[in-house]
Amino acid sequence: ASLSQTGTCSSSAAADLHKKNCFSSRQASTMAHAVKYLGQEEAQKIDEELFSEYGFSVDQLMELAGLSCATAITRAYPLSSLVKSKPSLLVICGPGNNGGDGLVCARHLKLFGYEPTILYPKRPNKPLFQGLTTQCEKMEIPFLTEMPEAEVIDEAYNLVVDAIFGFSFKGAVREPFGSILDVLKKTTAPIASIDIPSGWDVEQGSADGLQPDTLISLTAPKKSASSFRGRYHFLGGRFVPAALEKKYQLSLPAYPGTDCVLQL
Ligand SMILES: NC(=O)C1=CN([C@@H]2O[C@H](COP(=O)(O)OP(=O)(O)OC[C@H]3O[C@@H](n4cnc5c(N)ncnc54)[C@H](O)[C@@H]3O)[C@@H](O)[C@H]2O)[C@@H](O)CC1
Ligand SMILES: [K+]
Repeated sequence: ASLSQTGTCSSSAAADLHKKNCFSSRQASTMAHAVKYLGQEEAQKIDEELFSEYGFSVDQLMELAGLSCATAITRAYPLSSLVKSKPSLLVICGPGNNGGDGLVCARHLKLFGYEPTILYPKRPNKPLFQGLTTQCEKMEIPFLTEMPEAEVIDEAYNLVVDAIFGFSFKGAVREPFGSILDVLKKTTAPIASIDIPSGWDVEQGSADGLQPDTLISLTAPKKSASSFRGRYHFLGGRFVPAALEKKYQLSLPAYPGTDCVLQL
């Protein structure tokens, strides 16, 4: 939360003197734990180190990341709040690990009582992604063969989960994802983006790009998250060992209890 969102400080001439009294305890704790916003290279370095130095496997962290995303979605869009008669969601998965997070997220959302449908147009030829796809198919999650029109999405789905690109996205968007993002920019259904709003420069954001309602930052927010203007910003991916957090000075806020997600 930014100071302007929570502050209602007096505009009197003596405001400066009173400023510190206007800080709420939430602001104080936010300031004490100002979480670091990562650059692209730093995010990739942390990712590599989790695998090479700390011995994690990709599927382990992807499972935790995807579970965090599904949990965040249940917080922001509880089943009871959905406007359509069916709890339908469209999950759009990209060609890398962000897309893998989307597959895991869809599977957990199904277990949580939602009805996800997946669009997965570019599937890597690797056992990890083939396995995640099979799991979803066996759980009777339908896969679309093409991107629906914006009006169809608005009519059919309560929410779009954007798992197209994460922190390795670079340069101009290549097809078929350029057309998919163009359709998403025309939809009015809320969008929940995993890690980065797809198509945004990882550090600079994008003034005319997607404007998601929810952002779920994984491990730590990336620099572009400071341009996020949606309603809900969550942190997920509760798997960072203390020594790694210290090395990169991440200043992660404390997750409450056993929660795997935290609203920033
Ligand atoms: N350490 C972490 O923080 C973890 C990260 N995970 C996820 O992994 C993501 C990063 O995954 P990856 O490094 O695989 O990368 P991404 O999933 O961000 O994207 C890489 C893919 O997108 C393609 N691509 C890049 N730029 C493109 C463009 N301009 N047009 C079209 N295609 C383009 C690449 O060819 C590649 O196939 C994170 O954002 C997060 O969602 C989690 O799965 C696990 C833990
Ligand atoms: K994304």
